[in-house]
Amino acid sequence: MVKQTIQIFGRMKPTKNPAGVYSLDNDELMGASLEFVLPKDLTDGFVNNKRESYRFRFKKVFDQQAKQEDIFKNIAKPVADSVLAGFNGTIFAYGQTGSGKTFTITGGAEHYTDRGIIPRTLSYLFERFSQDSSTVYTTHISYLEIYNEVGYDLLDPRHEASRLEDLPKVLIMEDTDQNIHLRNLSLQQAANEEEALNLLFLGDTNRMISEVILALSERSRSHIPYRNSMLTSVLRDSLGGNCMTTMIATLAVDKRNLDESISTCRFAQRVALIKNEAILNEELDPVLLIAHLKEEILTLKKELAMMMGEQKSKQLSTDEILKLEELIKAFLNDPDPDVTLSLGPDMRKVQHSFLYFKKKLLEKQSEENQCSDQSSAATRKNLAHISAVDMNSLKGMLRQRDNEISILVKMLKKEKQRADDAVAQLSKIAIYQNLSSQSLPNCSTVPGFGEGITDPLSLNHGAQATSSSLTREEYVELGDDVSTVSKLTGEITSTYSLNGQQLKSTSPQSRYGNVKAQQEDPTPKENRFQESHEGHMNHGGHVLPYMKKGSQLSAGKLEAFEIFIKDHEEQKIIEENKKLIKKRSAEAETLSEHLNQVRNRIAELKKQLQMKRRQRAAQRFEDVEGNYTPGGKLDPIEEDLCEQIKQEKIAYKTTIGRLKTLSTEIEHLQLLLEKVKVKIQTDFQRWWSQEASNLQGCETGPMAGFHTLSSHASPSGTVAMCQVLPEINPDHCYSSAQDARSSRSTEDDFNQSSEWRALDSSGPSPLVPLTGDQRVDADVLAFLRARQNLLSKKAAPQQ
Ligand SMILES: Nc1ncnc2c1ncn2[C@@H]1O[C@H](COP(=O)(O)OP(=O)(O)OP(=O)(O)O)[C@@H](O)[C@H]1O
Repeated sequence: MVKQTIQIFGRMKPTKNPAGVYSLDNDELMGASLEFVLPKDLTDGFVNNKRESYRFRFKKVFDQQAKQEDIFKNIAKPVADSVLAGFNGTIFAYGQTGSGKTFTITGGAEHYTDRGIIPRTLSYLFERFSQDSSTVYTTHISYLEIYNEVGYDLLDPRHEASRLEDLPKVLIMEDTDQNIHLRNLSLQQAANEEEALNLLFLGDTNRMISEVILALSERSRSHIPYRNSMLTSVLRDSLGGNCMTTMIATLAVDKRNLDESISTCRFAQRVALIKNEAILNEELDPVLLIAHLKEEILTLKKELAMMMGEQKSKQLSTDEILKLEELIKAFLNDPDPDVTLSLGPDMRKVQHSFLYFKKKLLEKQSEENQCSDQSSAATRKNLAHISAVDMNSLKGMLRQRDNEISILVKMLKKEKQRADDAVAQLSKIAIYQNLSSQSLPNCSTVPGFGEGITDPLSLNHGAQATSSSLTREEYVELGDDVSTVSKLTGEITSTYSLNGQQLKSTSPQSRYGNVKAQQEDPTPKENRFQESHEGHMNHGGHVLPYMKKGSQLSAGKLEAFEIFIKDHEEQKIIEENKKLIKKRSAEAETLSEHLNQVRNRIAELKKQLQMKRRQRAAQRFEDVEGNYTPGGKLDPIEEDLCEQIKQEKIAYKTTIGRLKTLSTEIEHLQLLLEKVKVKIQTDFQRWWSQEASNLQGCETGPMAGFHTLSSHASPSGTVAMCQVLPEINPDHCYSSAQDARSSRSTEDDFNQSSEWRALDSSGPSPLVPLTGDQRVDADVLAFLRARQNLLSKKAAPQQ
């Protein structure tokens, strides 16, 4: 059991506004001290220069310039390590709205380096899993949202398509041991980092959608209290039980937020007093446990009987004796000096073992005596025999050996000649192959990425073809699993090996709905994004990748959306990240090329080394004849080749490492792009609803006249007309039933986007028909108003 108080860290959010006065002192041993200084209130109108200071203690406080990597290393990594050691771990952030909780825990939506604690911890955990082959790890992920005391599962696949309140609610259940269980909260298995990140992304997206909803209903929200009882129940272990818990107080230090920051620090000081008792999580199979306990009871009973002097009267059976002697033999033959003989609490066995040892000892002594007698007799006999051997026959034998040696030397010479011939033959073949590959261009031997490659895997094949002289063992020796290498090269290279015409559309749903399908989709990832992102600029339903699955948008709404995204501030982030992905992909391309070259160089160096070794071996045969130089030292050329191979291997490993990092970075950037896309979409929906509700709420304003006119023009409520001025100002709309009927009079015509397009082209007074359907008309009016707002916004900077 580990007793530990909740660890408290502080993090300052960077500010461009004038910051309040604060000072920070981080001490490795003593912890950190953070002090805020506030001017005292003005009393009775007189200026008072006195100040009040507030001092707080933390384990460590990160100032404004702290990087996400520092936060991970100092705060999250120790918790992840204790989780790997078998303890429960929790990290939570606390602070006022906008102080950086999401940024710290999940990360920023703009840059790869802004990844927060969750993606970094997932990456770290999966890396550690891969390094430990002795243990089987399984990872399950849940994502719970608590709103108004009700829990919702953010990984529920229906989330995106349903309203929050229609989703199954997560219920808190408590068992007899007072353990908390969450019913209806799904546990999703993640086999690797990519799957885990996709789940995180799905949860984030669902949270974003249900949030940009909550903001509408709760406009004055500024502080979310922690007294929320469902949250405290869920975090019960973390806030006072079996867990290693860490809290990050996020602090906004601009002057106007100092009061809130001081409150946050006060909360942190209270939390720092809570002591947890973390217990190592170990679970034993109950059946095994029972068997183990029964065995223990039996042994204890026997030991007790032995201690009490209760002797067993029955003699050991022959079978028991045989088994016991086998045990003793194994004990005696075991070379481990520390091995013990376990006989159990049975005095008969102990006595028999001692008798056995005595017998063996006596046997050994008599054997030794016999041996010493025999060996002295044999020595005497040999000497007599040697002196009697005929010297001539010994000389004959010596001559025979000499002949044998010279025959062998001749044979070796022949072998050497053959080896030389084979080397010469190989060189000829290599030269011939070189010549033929130059005259017959073959894309599979080109290690780079190029226009000639049309098969998405051709580069991969190419890499294998050019490096065919490296065996699988050699790959392993290089420190990389072959499949990892080919997966990496295949993944990155395929981005560039297809041309645009082969693009496939990938809906966001399929991206996170089916990871396997995504992995098998040969469509280049970057292109997948480009298509889904750039497609929205065109008419004819291409905006759809931006919109929710199943959304039916009117042509007008589509057009409004098109204008909306052009001006959206996140558009810049999209462009920047796209550029970055391109840059990283280009870097990956260069690195893959480099990797292929290194592989080829290693193969070539190995060939040279082998050749050199063969030559040296042959050289030795000659030396046997007369000038043999002892010692198996490497010659300088071999040494040089070995050194070169070593250096190339280092380069190979470094390149592979960088490629892996790039692959993760590109994947992450693509997720960021998807996130921004969802944000734009939800922003638009909110803005659109806002505009619609503004218009509906304007019954007494200028729009009221508009409605009155419409209903007057169409008593039946089915067709109404309104003429729109070229500036498209709905406030200036008027309607004429006569005009309307003479130009267009059916709802079908209304739905044709060409008419909407006419609005845009500022043609002279195009007609906008209303449908009589209240909801649709509200959309129409919202569109007109929204469009007008957008156009006036656009026009403003030019004025
Ligand atoms: N350390 C930081 N570095 C750079 N930007 C930051 C940092 N912390 C926060 N931000 C930015 O400040 C803004 C608000 O941060 P964030 O959304 O994380 O606040 P929050 O505490 O989660 O707010 P809320 O309680 O309203 O959800 C975001 O745009 C975020 O990117």
